[in-house]
Amino acid sequence: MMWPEVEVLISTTYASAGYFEVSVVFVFFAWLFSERVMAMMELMSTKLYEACSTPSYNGSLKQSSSSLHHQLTQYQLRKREQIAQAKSLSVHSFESALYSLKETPWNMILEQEKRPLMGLSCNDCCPRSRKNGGIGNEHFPIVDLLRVETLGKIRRRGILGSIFPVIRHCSTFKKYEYPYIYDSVLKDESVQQMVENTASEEAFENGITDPDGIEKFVERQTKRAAAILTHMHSKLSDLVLRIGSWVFYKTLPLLFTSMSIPQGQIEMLRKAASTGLPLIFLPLHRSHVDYIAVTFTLCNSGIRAPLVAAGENLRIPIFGKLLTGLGAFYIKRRMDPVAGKKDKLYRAILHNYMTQCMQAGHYFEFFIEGGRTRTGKPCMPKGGLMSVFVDAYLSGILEDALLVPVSVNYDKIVEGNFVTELTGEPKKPETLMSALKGIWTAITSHYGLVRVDFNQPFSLHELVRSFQNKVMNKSGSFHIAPSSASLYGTDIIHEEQRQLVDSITRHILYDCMQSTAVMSTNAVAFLLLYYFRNGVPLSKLTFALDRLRDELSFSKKDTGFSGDSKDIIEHAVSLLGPGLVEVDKKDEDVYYKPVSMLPNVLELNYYSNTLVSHFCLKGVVGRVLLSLTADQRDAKVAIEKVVDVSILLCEILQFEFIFTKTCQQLNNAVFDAIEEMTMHEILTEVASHRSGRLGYGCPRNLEIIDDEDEDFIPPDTFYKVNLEEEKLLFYGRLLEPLIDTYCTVFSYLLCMMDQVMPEQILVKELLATVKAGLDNGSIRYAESLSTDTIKNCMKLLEKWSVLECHIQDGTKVYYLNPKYESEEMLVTIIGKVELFRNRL
Ligand SMILES: CCCCCCCCCCCCCCCC(=O)SCCNC(=O)CCNC(=O)[C@H](O)C(C)(C)COP(=O)(O)OP(=O)(O)OC[C@H]1O[C@@H](n2cnc3c(N)ncnc32)[C@H](O)[C@@H]1OP(=O)(O)O
Repeated sequence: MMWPEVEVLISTTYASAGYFEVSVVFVFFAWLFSERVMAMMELMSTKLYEACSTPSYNGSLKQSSSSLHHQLTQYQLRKREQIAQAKSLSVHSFESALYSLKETPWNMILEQEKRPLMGLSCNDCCPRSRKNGGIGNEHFPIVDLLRVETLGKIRRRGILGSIFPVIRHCSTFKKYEYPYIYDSVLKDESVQQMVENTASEEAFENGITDPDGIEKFVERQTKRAAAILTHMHSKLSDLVLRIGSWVFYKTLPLLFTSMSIPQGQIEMLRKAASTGLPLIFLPLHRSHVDYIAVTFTLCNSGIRAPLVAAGENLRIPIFGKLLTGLGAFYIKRRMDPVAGKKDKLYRAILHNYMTQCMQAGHYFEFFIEGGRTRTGKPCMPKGGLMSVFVDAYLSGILEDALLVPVSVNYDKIVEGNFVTELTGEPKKPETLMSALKGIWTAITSHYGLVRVDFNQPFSLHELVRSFQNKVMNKSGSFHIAPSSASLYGTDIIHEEQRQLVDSITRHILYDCMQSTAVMSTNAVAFLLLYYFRNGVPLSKLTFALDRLRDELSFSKKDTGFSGDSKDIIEHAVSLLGPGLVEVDKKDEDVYYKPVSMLPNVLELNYYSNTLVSHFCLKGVVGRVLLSLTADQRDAKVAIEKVVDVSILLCEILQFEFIFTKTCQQLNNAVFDAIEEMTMHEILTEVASHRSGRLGYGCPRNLEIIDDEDEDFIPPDTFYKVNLEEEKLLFYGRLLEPLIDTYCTVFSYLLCMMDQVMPEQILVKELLATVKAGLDNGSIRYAESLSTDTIKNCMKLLEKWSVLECHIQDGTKVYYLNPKYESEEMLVTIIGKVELFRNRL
């Protein structure tokens, strides 16, 4: 039973990798085995001893084997107890260090508390998907993917099945064929056509026009096409997936206490898979564990594993090959290496490869943010890969597909932190050594809980139709010429199609963000940074966490933890560590204080940003209320003005947050936030006046058109702002670090007059200016120092056409738009953001 599996394992691994690679993999497996083997040997000797010394021994192998698994577990428990003892005696052997990782005094996942089903499809855009893809119940238990038993499918057939339940489990995965796509892409007419076109262009550039001369270029481009596809294509294999799953069953528990998912989501996925439509998984990208969690969940749930778009930087020795077997297909992170020159052949091959894989029935997964978030806030989506699916749908190649927003959240990310990149250091490229070092650090550290959330799958067809109808209702027409030509091969993409793809990706990103479960570290970091920056006793923090949990549950945001808030805080603080949270014992109470200096605070801010994104719209309204009442005594505001100024601030922060789903109007969302503030008594209605506008114009949906009375001016509704309300100060504080950075970048424009600055130098200068602001106290929060925020602000200035840029000698250079080359113009622009800067 066992040996055929091992033989197949050896032969396939040898077939797909070199000897050195195989040796490394098997040494690794041997190490994983060692715990089981030791346990078995000890048990066998104990059994033998018992057998010899017990008169009732009847030699029944069946009986002894049935209790073998139970005793193995007992053995491991005993061993853990010994290790815990060793730990308390401060014995720091490697073994104890390794096992202590798995220890956790607070086993949250065992609570099996039922949770509401989150992440249902959008009621406005995809009501049919929401109805048809539903599964009836509204509450489901959480299951731990790392415990085979909880998946309820484990069959312990036979002795070896009992001893090796995980192997048994992995061998019973549902079997899928994963078609291998390669030759058909190179033979495809559109690719061949592109080879010829590129060859002709190249020949033309070299001044060659005779057919014989061109033939040489065709040959070269044909070779290049084959090389591109060889590097790109995936070798997804059912067997490698099973082996991979087994390896991850063994390794993930070394890193994480649990990897939980609401059971209802698995059922929704199974239902979606049974429709026969391709599933496209679109996760938020926080960590390298994301794609492992997605494929691992799918394999364990009997669902086809997807092809995953991986950046070419991951094609490193050994791991690169293993990843292709697990589903990776490699793409360039930048389509066009030479700025301004489209690599049409590459684009055509990528487009064609993906389309053929779709037609062959493959599922897909890709990270629309294009890379891992460095700040903890989702990054703005990229449209390239999504456009391939939209194109396939619009041109009739793909009848429909089901889009699945996914989010994986962690108590602690295995990458540690991204502070070096945030403070201006370039990203280090992945290498074999860095990967091995990373794995070693990971398996010898502890990262708490992981929570996986798959949203309800929804139909691409329904979403596209819904967006098209909305555009048609607005403008009276919607025209997208279905293109049979490759999107990546054509020069011009319809603006409508671009907008359609943007709307889809932004909606998905918003959905992912909404369904991201809040982890203990997110909640604690958030409370410490925004409520208790100067420190707080445990009792008070516990109370604040209770209130935050109530608020989250009221706004239908799930948490990745349950249980007593005091335990949750202790768990989170121990994971964040003394580098991020100082713990002090005073007067029989424990005090926690966030480490608010650089660079530590950037890491703490990373964890808190999950909640900053959740509260961003209230943060905007809070900030606006404080700004509008800054010089007032009576603290009275016209609600229409609050809405308009809030929309202005949302526009300024458009590269920081996605404030609403694409199908929702921003002013309606702002109104909702205002309404909630009235519930919290931050705002109290005082009067309605007929008055002139306050200079900001009336938001569209507030306009009351009265045909009878042309001079009708809708009344302004005035509210009193309760400036003493603690919650208002808290909301007002949320965006302060970002606004400070924006003010600094805006003010720096004055130094850019008559200057042309390479991007790198400009970012460096801006970082230094923020740092100087921190040193002289004009900037209060150290988390204002962030290359991400600086770059987002530059994007905004570029979008507003204040800054212009072009490529010069392969480098992006920035300069002021001549229209803004005057102090007067710049001061107006700076004033737009300074408006929000008043201190609390
Ligand atoms: C069993 C147990 C476990 C197993 C364990 C499994 C593990 C097995 C897998 C491992 C897997 C690792 C996975 C790692 C994770 C990453 O490596 S994440 C990084 C890689 N992935 C991505 O980046 C995906 C998202 N990115 C994109 O879609 C980007 O658009 C691309 C395709 C990378 C291109 O980016 P870019 O060069 O910056 O260009 P971009 O401006 O986006 O546009 C390029 C073209 O796309 C098109 N386009 C862009 N936007 C639009 C739009 N809105 N509308 C229409 N067309 C558009 C246009 O043609 C555009 O060209 P132009 O007309 O503008 O010249």
